[in-house]
Amino acid sequence: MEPSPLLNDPLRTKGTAFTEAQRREHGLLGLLPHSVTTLDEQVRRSWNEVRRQATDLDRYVYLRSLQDRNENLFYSVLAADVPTALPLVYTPTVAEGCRRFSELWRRPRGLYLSWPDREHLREMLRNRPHSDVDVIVVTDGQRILGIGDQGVGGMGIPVGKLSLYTLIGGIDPARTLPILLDVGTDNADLLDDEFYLGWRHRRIDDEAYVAFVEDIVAAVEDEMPDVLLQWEDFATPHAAPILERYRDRLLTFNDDIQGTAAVALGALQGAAAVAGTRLRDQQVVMLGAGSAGIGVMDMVRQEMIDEGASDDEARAHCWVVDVRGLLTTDRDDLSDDQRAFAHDPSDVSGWGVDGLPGLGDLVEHLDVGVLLGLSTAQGAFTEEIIRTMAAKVDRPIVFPLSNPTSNAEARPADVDDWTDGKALIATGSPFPPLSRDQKGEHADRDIPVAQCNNVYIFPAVGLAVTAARATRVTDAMMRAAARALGDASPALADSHAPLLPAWADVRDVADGIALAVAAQAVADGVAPKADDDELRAAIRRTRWSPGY
Ligand SMILES: NC(=O)C1=CN([C@@H]2O[C@H](COP(=O)(O)OP(=O)(O)OC[C@H]3O[C@@H](n4cnc5c(N)ncnc54)[C@H](O)[C@@H]3O)[C@@H](O)[C@H]2O)C=CC1
Ligand SMILES: CC(=O)C(=O)O
Ligand SMILES: [Mg+2]
Repeated sequence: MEPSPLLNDPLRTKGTAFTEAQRREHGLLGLLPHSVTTLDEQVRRSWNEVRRQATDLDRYVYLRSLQDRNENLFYSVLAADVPTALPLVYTPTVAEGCRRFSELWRRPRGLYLSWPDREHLREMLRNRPHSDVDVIVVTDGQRILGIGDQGVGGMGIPVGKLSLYTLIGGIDPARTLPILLDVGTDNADLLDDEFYLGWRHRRIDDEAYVAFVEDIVAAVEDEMPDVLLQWEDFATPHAAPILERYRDRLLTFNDDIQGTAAVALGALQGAAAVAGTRLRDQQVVMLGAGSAGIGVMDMVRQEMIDEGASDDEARAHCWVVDVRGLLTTDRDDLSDDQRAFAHDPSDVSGWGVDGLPGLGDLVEHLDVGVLLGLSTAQGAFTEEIIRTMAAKVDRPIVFPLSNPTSNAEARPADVDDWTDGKALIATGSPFPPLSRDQKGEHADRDIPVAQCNNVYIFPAVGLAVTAARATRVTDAMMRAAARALGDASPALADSHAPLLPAWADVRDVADGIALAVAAQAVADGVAPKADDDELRAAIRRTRWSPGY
């Protein structure tokens, strides 16, 4: 006899929670231990197991296995303690999960579209586990968080992101599809690894790559014309060009460029309110000129213009530094996106710096109010840099946003210390709260550090476009997401509170963001007409919650 399909279907099983009547009805008698448990008991038993594991990587493996076994239980476990679960299924632990993907392989999930099988693309797409899909997250594994090329191991990211689409954005897990484009890897360690499960070959050249991506997009358009296609962790040379090629053709966005920009702007809104300044009056410095950094600066510049600055004034207040130094117009190694932020060398010629100014020169010669990091450069926000900044502005805004934790440009506790608690801080990965002396002058309690991560944005965008039946993701929709998140900043009401909402509230916040994004989609003419009440009702209907 076949094993019971119901018992082993992760989307329908209840495991030990099948009642006696259900066990009899579905032929499960004898297949389960005698006791019938509740979902709540299963959740407590699972958390007990999670805690019992020796390391966070073991906890990640346990939770991923639980997801493959019983999705209702998996999401109930995550929902029971979001702040503890998030770092286990997402940054930082997912980085280790990607690094050791082949070694840890258990069960298939999603689609692996490999270059050697390119003749069978349509067939592979039709083999997807569930035919009706609302959201795809796709990566080619070339720039996973800040840890570089992970080849097929990059699959950990679409899987992780989609579990947050479900947990936070309420997207039905049966309607999500992680995809890994396997176009080889340039990671020598992986190519030498006897257990490597991907296509053991160097990455294909750009011409072949562009054609392969085009074939995949065309096949997705035919097979799943209404799906939201999210591009994730593509290397900078591919990320923006892919977005530009497809953003007006299908329902799509790039999370690292647009999602990161929206969360950063949302957090900056809270920070600016506490600091009592407008963004347009600040000198904003970004360390990192990759797709994430440039995406954030694009939105920062637009915000300055919306605050009344001219385009020239906004550009004059934005400074971007990469591994070589300041972006300047006389450099010949910049893309058009980067060139938009390049300063004329005459802007800095009076500084007496030999070569390109670095971050230290900028904080010395400018009153930098906002310092953002999307550089992967651990510790690049040094004590000297932060102290120099803090000596010039009342409330320095410092966001070390690189992931995972080991790539952060600074540790919040250090920044807090170096600025005597004046800095307004947000990080990309989770950090412990800042401890406060009960008698301290700044606050009378520990302060959580806001995690400025695109996870505040993408689940809400997915919920919005699914509920509103949107056909495009416009820039205005991403701005609406940023504003709605900024409006939910606890710091607006309490200057000692974190800049972004608590994880316990994140699903309610996602509903609010989704409403703003859906309304903007209607206003932009990329979703059918509906008023706010209708959109609210659609969001409620769309939201999936775990349970039996
Ligand atoms: N918090 C969040 O939600 C997000 C964080 N990120 C993080 O942003 C980081 C960068 O992502 P991408 O832009 O795609 O990467 P990328 O590798 O394309 O860009 C990195 C940039 O930083 C510069 N850089 C590298 N080392 C440097 C150094 N020592 N000093 C100054 N500049 C340096 C490089 O020249 C390059 O311009 C990653 O760590 C990623 O995890 C990305 C998306 C979202
Ligand atoms: C958070 C994210 O998308 C990244 O670090 O790439
Ligand atoms: Mg990413």
